[in-house]
Amino acid sequence: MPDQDFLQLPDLACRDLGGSVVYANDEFFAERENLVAPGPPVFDSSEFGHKGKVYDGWETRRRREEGHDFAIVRLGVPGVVHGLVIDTAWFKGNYPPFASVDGLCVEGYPTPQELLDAKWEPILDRVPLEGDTANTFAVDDDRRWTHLRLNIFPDGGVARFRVHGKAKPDPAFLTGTVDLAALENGGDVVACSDQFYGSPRNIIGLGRARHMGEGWENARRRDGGNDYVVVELAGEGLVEHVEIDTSYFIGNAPGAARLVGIPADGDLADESSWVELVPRTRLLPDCRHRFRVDAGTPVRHVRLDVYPDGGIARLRVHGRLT
Ligand SMILES: NC(=O)NC(NC(N)=O)C(=O)[O-]
Repeated sequence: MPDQDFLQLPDLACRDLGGSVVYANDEFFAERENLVAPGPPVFDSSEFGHKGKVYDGWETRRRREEGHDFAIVRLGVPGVVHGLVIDTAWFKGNYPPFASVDGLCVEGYPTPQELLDAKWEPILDRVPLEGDTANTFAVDDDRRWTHLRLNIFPDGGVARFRVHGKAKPDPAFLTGTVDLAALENGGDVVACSDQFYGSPRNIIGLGRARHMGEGWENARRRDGGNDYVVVELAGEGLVEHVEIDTSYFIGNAPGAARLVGIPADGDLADESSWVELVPRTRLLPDCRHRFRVDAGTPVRHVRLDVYPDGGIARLRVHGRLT
């Protein structure tokens, strides 16, 4: 994955996905939980508490002995890490000059003490950090992790720790009918005609969109063609029902949509291998459209075409893994 492209991938550590900072050796100035808070860090220059300046981040005290500080994050969903952001926003005279990151893959629900005793593996070797900066690091590694340890040298403050990657949940829990497209289940967007206003990954994100900005929105199309998005499913599966949600797209919903599936041995570019799941159907603005599907053929990818363009809030592809 080239340089900064990993920033498009979901943040597996984010609180929205269930990520948690389960331990920090010190959090004197600012609490560790802020590391995985959604949204950008905020700063109020006038806000002081009894112990010092209030920061929206994790901040340790000034070290007076050897050693370094660290925090342990449990990912919301286990996954493969493609890039890290160690964001020192607002930490200007008190950011850590260096950091490194280790990973761990464990079954079950280890306690902080069990995590402290575990055998961690390096993911990111010690690197220099800039203050008041979203420090980005691409990671080329295909191992699956459940926990990450952020080490800072020797001490200081980090506003956010973002862990961008691909979700790899335990397939033992993907039983019965599940959303095969959902990012949290391991689905991912692999192609899209246009993402001018909003990322197509939004449509397979968590929960409902809360406004138009949380959906996929392309630009107005002027060339007679149509927009589309291709989703790699969590695995090969039989699709049972589909939701195409245009919530909050009121003046800019697509006029119609079509959903096809592509079998594991099919060709994303060869229409003759596609399986019709939802034929071209008129869509309404601001509406959750649900469709029963009885295709009979397992598929590995789905392709959603919208005509001619327009926004989609969510795409849910409910089915059973084969
Ligand atoms: N002005 C500060 O931020 N000072 C200290 N930090 C806090 N949070 O007060 C420090 O020593 O890093």
